[in-house]
Amino acid sequence: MEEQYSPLAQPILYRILDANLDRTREGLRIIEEWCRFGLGSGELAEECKHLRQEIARWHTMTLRSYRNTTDDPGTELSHPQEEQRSGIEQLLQANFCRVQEALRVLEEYGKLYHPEMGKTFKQMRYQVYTLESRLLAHQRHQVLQNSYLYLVTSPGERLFAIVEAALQGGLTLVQYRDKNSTDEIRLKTAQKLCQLCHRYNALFLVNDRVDIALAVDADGVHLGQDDIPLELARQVLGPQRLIGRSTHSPEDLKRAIQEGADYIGVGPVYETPTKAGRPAAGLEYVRHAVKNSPIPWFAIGGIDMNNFDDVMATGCERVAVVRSIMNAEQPTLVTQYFLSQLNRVRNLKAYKVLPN
Ligand SMILES: Cc1ncc(COP(=O)(O)OP(=O)(O)O)c(N)n1
Ligand SMILES: Cc1ncsc1CCOP(=O)(O)O
Ligand SMILES: [Mg+2]
Repeated sequence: MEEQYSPLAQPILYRILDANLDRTREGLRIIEEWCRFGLGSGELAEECKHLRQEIARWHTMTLRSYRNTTDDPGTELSHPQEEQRSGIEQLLQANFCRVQEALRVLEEYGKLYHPEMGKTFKQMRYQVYTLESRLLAHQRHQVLQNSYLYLVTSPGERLFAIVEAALQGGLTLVQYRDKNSTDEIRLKTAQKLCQLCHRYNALFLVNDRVDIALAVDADGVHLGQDDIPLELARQVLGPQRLIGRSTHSPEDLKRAIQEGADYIGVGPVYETPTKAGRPAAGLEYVRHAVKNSPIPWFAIGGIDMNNFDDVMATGCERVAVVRSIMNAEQPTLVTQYFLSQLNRVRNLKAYKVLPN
């Protein structure tokens, strides 16, 4: 970077700029490693690298020469939260926050240093906001792609304990479904469930209610054929959140895909008291989904350990259940059982023991 400094330049300013250039570069490097090794996304990793290189251009020898770590009281300061991270999500969030704050400092103090610096770092801050949304969306899609078991909850005193037990069994996808409570209770419950799922790095979606999904910062929403149009939900939720759609027929399936659903519910496979009055779509419709859905889909409705093999024999790879887990005496074990069976079927297909 050519050194065209303002007369206001001084050691304090240089030290502030140096410290915050360092902070952004370090934070971006941490994010980049996750994009590269965690998500396997060359595109996102490349974007972090590009930003780092752009920042490095401003990090001149002159600025670095003003560094004085020994006299910096800030090196001693640390927040207890910095010592501990509950998971990758929190780690990423903390580093995005750090990068965005540092970029804001560079934007403001940069104006005293070089006429271009304020503008450049303002733009960069917006680029980092976009990167954060894209990374989050990528991450959500990846967890969805790797989720083969979907727990749809039913209300009850043991709701949180059961969901936690299932998460401990390896569950990665949860939907909060509650058709009868007040909105006050729904909101509080959704908030707690969302936090719980995120603590286990699992996705949390809300049934029917886009407003509640947004209010609790859920990963998405599940919509039935009688719920609001998918296009409207997408407008409200944006491209980063997931939208699932229930389908009961080949026509529903085709439409849901065209409308941009991220995943599909296929059923009810069997009649079920959980969705009383809705006739079974049957295994024939599941077979149709096997051949025609390019996006992830979950067979749902009356699936339990007894009929599980029949459902899997269609070629289905993902199932959603309510009672099988919510009414189980040992939800962790049932979750582990389903997951291991789903895994087994996929492995048999991968090794061509079963047809794809
Ligand atoms: C994964 C999944 N599939 C289907 C449904 C059913 O949704 P809908 O038809 O809107 O019925 P309600 O659940 O709202 O009663 C679902 N919730 N999840
Ligand atoms: C919500 C829903 N949508 C189609 S079937 C169903 C309920 C499935 O519940 P269960 O797994 O208890 O049969
Ligand atoms: Mg619904």
